[in-house]
Parts: sequence; C-alpha cells; structure tokens
Amino acid sequence: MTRSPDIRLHGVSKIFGSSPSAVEAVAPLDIVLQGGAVTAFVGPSGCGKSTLLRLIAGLEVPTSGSIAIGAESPDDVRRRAGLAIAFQDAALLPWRTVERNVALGRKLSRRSRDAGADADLIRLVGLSGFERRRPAELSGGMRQRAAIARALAGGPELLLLDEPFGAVDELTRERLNLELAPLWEARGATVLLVTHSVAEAVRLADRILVMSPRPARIAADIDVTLPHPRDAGVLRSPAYREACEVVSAALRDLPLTEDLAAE
Ligand SMILES: Nc1ncnc2c1ncn2[C@@H]1O[C@H](COP(=O)(O)OP(=O)(O)OP(=O)(O)O)[C@@H](O)[C@H]1O
Repeated sequence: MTRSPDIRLHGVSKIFGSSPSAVEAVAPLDIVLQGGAVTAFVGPSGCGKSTLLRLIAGLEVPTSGSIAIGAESPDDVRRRAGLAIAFQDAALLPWRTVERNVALGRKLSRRSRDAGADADLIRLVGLSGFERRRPAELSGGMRQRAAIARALAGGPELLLLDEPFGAVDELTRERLNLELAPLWEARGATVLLVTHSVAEAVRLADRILVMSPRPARIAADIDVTLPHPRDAGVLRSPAYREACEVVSAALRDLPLTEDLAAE
C-alpha cells in the first residue's frame, strides 16, 4: 500500500466578490496536511471550512497562493478521479438509483473493483433493500449515507467529507464512525473532515485544526494520539474525554468575531 501524498497549501486565500461587498472567507494559509492521515476542521459556522475543502478539491480557485497534492494540482487529481467528495447536500444524481449512483463512483475512478464491493458498501451504510430507490425516495440521512458509499466506491486516495453525517441519527452516526474508518485506513487514504461535532472529530481524526471566525485561520492545531480502532473501549477512556476537552477549550477561546480579535 503506497501512502497518499501530502497536501501543501502555500499562502492560500479566498475572497468572494469584489469591494465594497467582498467576503474574505479564507485568510492566507500555509499548511501541510499529512497524506494517509485524517485531519478534521472544526470552527464556528460560516468561518470558511467548506470553502477550504472546496479549494483543496479544485472546485474553487484560490484568490492567492497555491495548493499541491503531491506533485499534482487539485484539478489534476479531480480529473483522474483520485479524490471523492461527500458534502452536506449529498449531491447524488437524482435520476439514478442508489446502486447506480454507487456504481458510478466506482466507474469514474476507472479502478477495477467488482460490483460485489458496491453491494458491501451499500450494506455497510445500512441501505440494503433500498438499492433500487432514487434519491427523492430516501430520507436526508439516507441520501447522505448513499453519498458516502458512492464517495468510497472509487477507492479514492483523498476523501473530502463536509459534515457527511449531519442528517444522520446519533446511533447510525456512531456506527458509521466506527465502521467506515477501517475502509479508508486500509487504503491509506487521506481524509479531510469538516464537522461541528467535537466528539466526532476526536473519534475520527489524527489531527484537529480549530479554525477562527471568518476569515479562516488556524487557531489551534491539535494532535489526537488515541489508538485505532477507536471503539467503545477507547471512547470510555479518560484520554478520549481529555482530548474532547482540549478541543472544546480551543473553541471556547475563539474570539466571537474577527473585529473583536483585533481589539
Ligand atoms: N460562492 C460564494 N459566494 C460568496 N460568498 C460565499 C460563497 N461561498 C461561501 N461564501 C461565504 O464565505 C464564508 C465562508 O463560508 P463557508 O461555507 O466556507 O463556511 P463554513 O465554515 O463551512 O460554514 P458552516 O459551518 O456553516 O457550513 C461565508 O460568509 C459565506 O457566506
């Protein structure tokens, strides 16, 4: 198994629109995100987390700076289907059934995996029996789970998850957290996760970047050294509670707005 390459952001910023109504979403950022690791981004609503993920996916163009995934640009990686995205709004193709959406994820990646693996993924995300349903016939949480199965079906080296479990009930979310992690770990994939849940970030991530209010800057950079798999035993440990407290404290320490920070 070859480890996925590091992602390097050099002076990356994003400003939407132009003066006087310009919105600075991301302040110039220099970061290296380790290949093969899970990095979680947490921070206040609207601080620029999704924009950062969209920049790394090549779906937005930085206003300044550059992004490299190994020796490639995000566009190169996206074009050869080396990255997969599961965003909040679960963009499935509405005219395709669950199984055909998942199969598309596999086919686009041009990797030779058999269709049986798709069925395993559909079962894993709890959608057995719903293979022939179209997105409109599913609940919001089911659509999110189908989107995750589709994202994983291509065996991407870079997986971008933006609040992927937002509409999923707590029990299913816990099960997915536990069962999906081994899939990307086995493939050595790099995972970037945006989440509003501190518990989920600590459960899944090797590193947590706490983002400041807009424009996004890195307010805290926290390594999570808990062992994998992070099963019920780990979740009951004092070390897990301690890690959650460190992240919560970093969030509590954030200024309410950028203006307050400057005062
Ligand atoms: N296409 C766009 N055009 C103009 N402004 C945008 C665009 N996309 C995002 N923004 C603005 O950039 C800022 C950051 O948005 P972003 O979606 O990245 O935040 P977020 O941290 O992911 O928020 P949330 O946690 O609520 O999903 C917001 O003020 C948003 O209104």
